[in-house]
Amino acid sequence: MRVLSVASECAPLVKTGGLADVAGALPAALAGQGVDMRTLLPGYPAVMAALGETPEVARFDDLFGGQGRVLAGRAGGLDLLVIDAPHLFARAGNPYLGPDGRDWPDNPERFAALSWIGAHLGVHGAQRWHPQILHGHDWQAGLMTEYLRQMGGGPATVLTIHNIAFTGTTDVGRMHSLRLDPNRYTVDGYEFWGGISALKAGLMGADALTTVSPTYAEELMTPDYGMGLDGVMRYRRESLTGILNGIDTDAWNPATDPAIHPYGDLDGKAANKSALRAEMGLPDADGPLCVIVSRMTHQKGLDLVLAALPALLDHGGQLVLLGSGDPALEHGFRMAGEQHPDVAVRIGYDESLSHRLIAGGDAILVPSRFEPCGLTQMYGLRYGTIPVVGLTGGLADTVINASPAALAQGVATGVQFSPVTADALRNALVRLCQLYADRDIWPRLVANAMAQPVGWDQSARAYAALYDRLAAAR
Ligand SMILES: Nc1ncnc2c1ncn2[C@@H]1O[C@H](COP(=O)(O)OP(=O)(O)O[C@H]2O[C@H](CO)[C@@H](O)[C@H](O)[C@H]2O)[C@@H](O)[C@H]1O
Repeated sequence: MRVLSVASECAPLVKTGGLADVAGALPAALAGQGVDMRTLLPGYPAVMAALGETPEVARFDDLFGGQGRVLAGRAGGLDLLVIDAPHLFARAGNPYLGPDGRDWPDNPERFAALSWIGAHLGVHGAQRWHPQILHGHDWQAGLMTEYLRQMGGGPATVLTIHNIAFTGTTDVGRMHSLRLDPNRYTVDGYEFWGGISALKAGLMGADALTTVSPTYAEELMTPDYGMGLDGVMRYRRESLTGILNGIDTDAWNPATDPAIHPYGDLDGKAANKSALRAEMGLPDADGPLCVIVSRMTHQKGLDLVLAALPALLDHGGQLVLLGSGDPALEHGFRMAGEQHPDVAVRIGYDESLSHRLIAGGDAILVPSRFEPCGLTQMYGLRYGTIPVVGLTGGLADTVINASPAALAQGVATGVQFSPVTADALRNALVRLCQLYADRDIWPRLVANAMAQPVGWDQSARAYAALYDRLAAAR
């Protein structure tokens, strides 16, 4: 089965969040299922540098305002098709944001080009490689189905929603520059509340839709989570499946992780915990050492942590945060770090440090207001770092709450709270401290967490089955 994955970011080459992890993990995860997956990526500077000299497989005189070509090669362990189009992608830093921290004004065209080339490769192939499935990710690949339609049709299409909050919406006046068919500016096309939405186009046009957890698939059909697209999701419910993300269990393996003191059980965490405390300048404490690794946005509920922090500290707990994003949240956490000796804050993005946090922490806090899947709670499980999570999306699907029943059955792996409010988080943190203090329960929680499967096996089978079904229906 040949599949072209079309993504705006892909680990290890370019990453701003979980989308990159998943786009980067799918090819290897699916190889075991007989899927030959190649990934189409924009040629950002980091991608071009990693790719080096490779053959050109297609050339375009006018790719949304300049010349462009597609290169084929391998980098970062991935089979890539890369769009070399300097007028669109030769920009340093974050793939989506300019130096002022705002979206590049031509983002609609930049990712229209990604989608257009995805469609083109679907129709014409590359170097005699013809994909049977085009698998796009998020709004950046949303217009692919519109372009395929203009090209007279092509392979079957899948669109995965990693986060419906990003709708790729722009002004209707861009119809021409985006090369969209005006006749498709309709409710069953790309029209969205009087504008253009690339995501809406893909949600209406793709043969199959997936999202990254079963619970989020249900949530997407409700006004609270659908971000104005819940009606579309209800309309397409027959075509929508929730397939849980896995994590890269090689990169996130506490027994072999080069960034930490490797370990295989609770006792082995101790060296990592004291190293983390030393690195962060934290004193010893009686309560749990909590960690957070997160983009700092409203989604992630970190304002709730600031509100609930006193309850954690009162019970002898500590907090280390690594993250960046919203300046007000960054400021709030910096202040907390300055005020409390038991709080340490590192603003920034640091892969290696994220491993040290997750290995050294007793618990990882993921108080998201919504969370399509979430990866860090799964890193936590694998590292015996107990997740404290809001009861939503993939957090509901991956963590087993330490309820009396689950404890009695010996299956609990973490703490869930609902609703996702500061009060409920406060209660959850107090519960965490009580569990942590129980010498009988805590080791069992950690052992359960570490034993829970968080890899790709099951989900890879689900994707492969979906591809087979779609290809067979052609
Ligand atoms: N400061 C920092 N330093 C180092 N690493 C950092 C970091 N901040 C974040 N990360 C890393 O970035 C990734 C974040 O992934 P998540 O799935 O938790 O959320 P995200 O909202 O980005 O992804 C979206 O897409 C994914 C993939 O489908 C869904 O799981 C998720 O729910 C959805 O919101 C993790 O690998 C995390 O370790």
